[in-house]
Amino acid sequence: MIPRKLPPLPPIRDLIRVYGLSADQKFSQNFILDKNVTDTIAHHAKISVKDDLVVEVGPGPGLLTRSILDAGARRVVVVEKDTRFVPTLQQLSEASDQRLAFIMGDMLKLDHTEIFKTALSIPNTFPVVSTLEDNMAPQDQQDQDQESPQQRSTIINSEAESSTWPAIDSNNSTIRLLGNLPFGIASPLLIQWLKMMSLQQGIFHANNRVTMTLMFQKEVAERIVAPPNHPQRSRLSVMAQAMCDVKMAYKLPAGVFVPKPKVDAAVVHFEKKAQPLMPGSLDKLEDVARFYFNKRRKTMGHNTNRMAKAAPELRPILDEWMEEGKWDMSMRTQEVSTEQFCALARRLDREQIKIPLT
Ligand SMILES: C[S@@+](CC[C@H](N)C(=O)[O-])C[C@H]1O[C@@H](n2cnc3c(N)ncnc32)[C@H](O)[C@@H]1O
Repeated sequence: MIPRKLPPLPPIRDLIRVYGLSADQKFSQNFILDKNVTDTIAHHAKISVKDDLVVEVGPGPGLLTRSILDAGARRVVVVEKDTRFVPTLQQLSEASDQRLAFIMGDMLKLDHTEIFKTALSIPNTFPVVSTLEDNMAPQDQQDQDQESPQQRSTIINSEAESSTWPAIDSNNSTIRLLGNLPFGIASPLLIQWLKMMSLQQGIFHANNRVTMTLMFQKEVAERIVAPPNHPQRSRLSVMAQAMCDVKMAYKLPAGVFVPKPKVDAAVVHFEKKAQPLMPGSLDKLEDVARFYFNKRRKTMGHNTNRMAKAAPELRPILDEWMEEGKWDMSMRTQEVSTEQFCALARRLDREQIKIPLT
């Protein structure tokens, strides 16, 4: 059984007409209409036939969705807010050999059980798919190394029996989360997901191995991946790196989007840490990082004294912290490691005392 070829994407001028992708900005979104670009994003997301579930947020006209399907994903759930995309998503779903189901809704408010329910509606009938890498002799593998991510997509193993695809396990699955979202909601959604990770909620439940491959405005992406001592080091770097291993995967100039935005973009790849540095709740780390990064050029000694002045009930703990030499108090905020911030946040979390805002 060979899956039907996905229907071709309508010509760009039709998309512009159908979806109002015009200079008048009826759509305030920026879409990617170049399949090489979306294939490269899917490649960075490490989509594999072995994944239990791929979730794409904000598929829009669905080009990245096509790349996800072309990369061999067998169970894809997409979440889209704008009902104008229902016809394209319907068309893609029908052509996907029942690998794709979609939810119309707002990801910021969506209950993740909806995602699992929808994933379960994807039947276990798709044949075993093997990646070229799985099937190749070493010589072929060498040749294949020269190929593009697109050429490296999947082939169908015609001799394969019906798949032994397991029912999705909300507690022990490999889940890939992808999204090219409006820049305005990409960061709030990331923070929501990092907090859900620390609480092991929704798709981030317990033993799930979750990766996220997400588009941001380039400057935000640089903040997320900034290591200690980097000029872009920020609260977002500390929160993201407490929960995930992060990597700048792919920088995209504004010109690849339609309509062209004023800023460049970049894709960040996140891998949820097996042992997160802030299990339980990320709230205290967020407050601590916010307070210290408010005066990022000041030393840790200066900022720690400032915190003790603003919240005198914290003074004994902070004095003890400084005396025990847990930090070099002459370091500036942006030099402090994620582990060091998490250690203080975990200590302050025990006391249930509110961290001042500034
Ligand atoms: C920047 S467009 C990108 C579309 C497509 N992924 C691409 O790369 O061309 C963002 C998409 O996210 C959708 N979207 C925006 N906010 C959303 C939300 N809160 N939940 C789900 N989808 C959302 C928009 O309707 C739009 O289709």
